[in-house]
Amino acid sequence: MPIDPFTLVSPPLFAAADLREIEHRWTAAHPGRPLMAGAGAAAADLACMLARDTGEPILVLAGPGNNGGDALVTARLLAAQGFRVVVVSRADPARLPPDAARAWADWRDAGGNALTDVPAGQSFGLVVDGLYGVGLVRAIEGEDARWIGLANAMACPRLALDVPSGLDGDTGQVRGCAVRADHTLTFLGLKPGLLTADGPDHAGTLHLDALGVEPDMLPAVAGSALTRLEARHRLPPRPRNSHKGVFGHAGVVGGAQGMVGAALIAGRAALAYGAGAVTLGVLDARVAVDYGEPRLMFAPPERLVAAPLDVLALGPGLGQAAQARVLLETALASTCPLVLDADALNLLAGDPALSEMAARRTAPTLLTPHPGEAARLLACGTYDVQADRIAAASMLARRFRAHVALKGAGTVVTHPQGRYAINTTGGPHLAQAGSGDRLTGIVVALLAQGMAPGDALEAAVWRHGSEPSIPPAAI
Ligand SMILES: NC(=O)C1=CN([C@@H]2O[C@H](COP(=O)(O)OP(=O)(O)OC[C@H]3O[C@@H](n4cnc5c(N)ncnc54)[C@H](OP(=O)(O)O)[C@@H]3O)[C@@H](O)[C@H]2O)[C@@H](O)CC1
Ligand SMILES: [K+]
Repeated sequence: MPIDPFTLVSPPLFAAADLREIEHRWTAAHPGRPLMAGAGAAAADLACMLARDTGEPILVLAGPGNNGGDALVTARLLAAQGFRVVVVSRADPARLPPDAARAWADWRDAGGNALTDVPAGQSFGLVVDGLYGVGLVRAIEGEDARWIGLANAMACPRLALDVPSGLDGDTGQVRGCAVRADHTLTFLGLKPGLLTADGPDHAGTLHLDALGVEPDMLPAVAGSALTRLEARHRLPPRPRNSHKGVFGHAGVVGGAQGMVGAALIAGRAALAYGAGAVTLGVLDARVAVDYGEPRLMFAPPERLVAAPLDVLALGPGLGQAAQARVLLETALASTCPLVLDADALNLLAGDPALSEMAARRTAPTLLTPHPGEAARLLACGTYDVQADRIAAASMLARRFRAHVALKGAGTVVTHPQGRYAINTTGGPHLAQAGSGDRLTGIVVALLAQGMAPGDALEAAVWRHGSEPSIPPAAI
C-alpha cells in the first residue's frame, strides 16, 4: 500500500547498490515471490486513480530492464480492469532480465502486444513511465529521448515507476533528458536522487511502497530524508528560572562596506531564533547600531573574533580583503563552535594554510556553502558538485572534519562521521540574496542555545525551509 513518504520520520535513503542488496536478501528468503508482482500491482492501483476519466487509453512506456517489467505487470493489471492500454517498447523480449521476461510473457498471454513507437496523434488519459529505473547507467538519447519529449509534452498526467526515467536515483542528476512526472511511485525505499538536485522538479508527488519487505531485511545506510524534526533537533523547554546568559552569546562577523545587510540579516535571525545575546562585528566601521533590531550589539570585529563567545559565525558580507583573512585566521584558532559561510569559505578555498587550520580544529566547525562555494573548496566546477551533491558534501565533511550544509534544491547536510541527510523543506523562494545569511543566523541561534552541532545544522536547514515564503511583489 503506497504511503506519503513525508509522513515518515527520517526515512532511510537507498542507493542503487543498497536496493540490489535488498533484492538479493528478499530472493534468498522468499524464492519464487518476485517483488515485481507487488510493484506492478501498486502501480496499477495508483494509475487507476490518476488516469483521466475520458476513455482515452493509458500509454505504458516499457524499457529493457526490470523497470520495464514493472510497467508490463502494470499494463496487464490495468487491461484486466477494463482500461485500454497501449504498451510501447523497443526491448528485445529475448534479452529481458528474468522477472521482466516473465512479465512480458504474462502480458502476451493475456492478449497484449507492444508497439515500437508512440502512436502519432493519439491522446492518452495517463502515461506510465517504465523506461528506466535505478538501472540507468548512461545518458538517454535517440528514440528514448524522443519518447520522453513526447510524454513530457502530453496534457495528461505522468506516473513514473520507481524513478522518473533519465533521473539518476543516486544523485538526482538528469542524464540526457528525463520524464517530468506528476507522480512517482517509488519501491522499497526512498532514493536520494528523488530529493535533491533535479529530483524534486522531475518526481512530482512522491508515493512509497515498501512491497512488504521486512524492516530487518533493509541494510543500514548513511542517508536519511529530513522530513520532520526529531527530538534531538528540538531545544528543551526554557526553564522559568533563566536569564539571557543561559541561551548563549553569539558573534557574527561580516558586513564589509556595501554588504552590511548580510551581517544584519544573520544577527536578526539569531535573535529571532532565541540566542541569548548577539554581537555583530561589522567591518564597515561606520555602522554601530541596527535601528530595526536595536537588541543587536556591535563590537570591533578584531575584538569579537577573540572574545569568549558560545558560537561565532564568520562570512555574511565579509568580503575578501586582507582584514577579512586575518579575522578568519583568528576565528579558526578559536575554541568555540564556528560557522563559516560566504566569503569565509571563499577565503578558505584560496588558502591552503587556512584550510589546514580549519581541518585541524578541535572545536566544531560548520560550513554552509552554496554549490559555487563548494566547488571552490573542492577545486572543481560547480557542475561537478551538482552532478553528485552527496559525494561533494561528504568530501567537504571529511576534508574539513566539519558538518556541512550544501545548499540548493534538497540541501544536503553531511557529517564528519559519514552520516548525511537531505532536507525536504524549502523551495525556490529561498533562491534570493540574504537567504543564506538568514540560515547562518538560525544555525548560530541553535548552537548558542546548546544544541549539538550536527543536529543544529539539520534543524536550522529544516526550519529555514519551513518559514513561510513571502511572494515577490506583483510586477
Ligand atoms: N531492486 C528490486 O528489488 C526491485 C526492482 N524493481 C524495478 O527494477 C528496476 C531496476 O531494474 P534494472 O536493474 O533491470 O534496471 P532498469 O532501470 O530497468 O534499466 C536497466 C536496463 O536499461 C539499460 N540502460 C540503462 N541506461 C540506459 C540508457 N541511458 N539508455 C539505454 N539503455 C539503458 C541497461 O542496459 P545495459 O547497461 O545492460 O546495456 C539495462 O538493460 C527498479 O528501478 C524497479 O523499477 C521492482 O520490480 C521492485 C523490486
Ligand atoms: K521510470
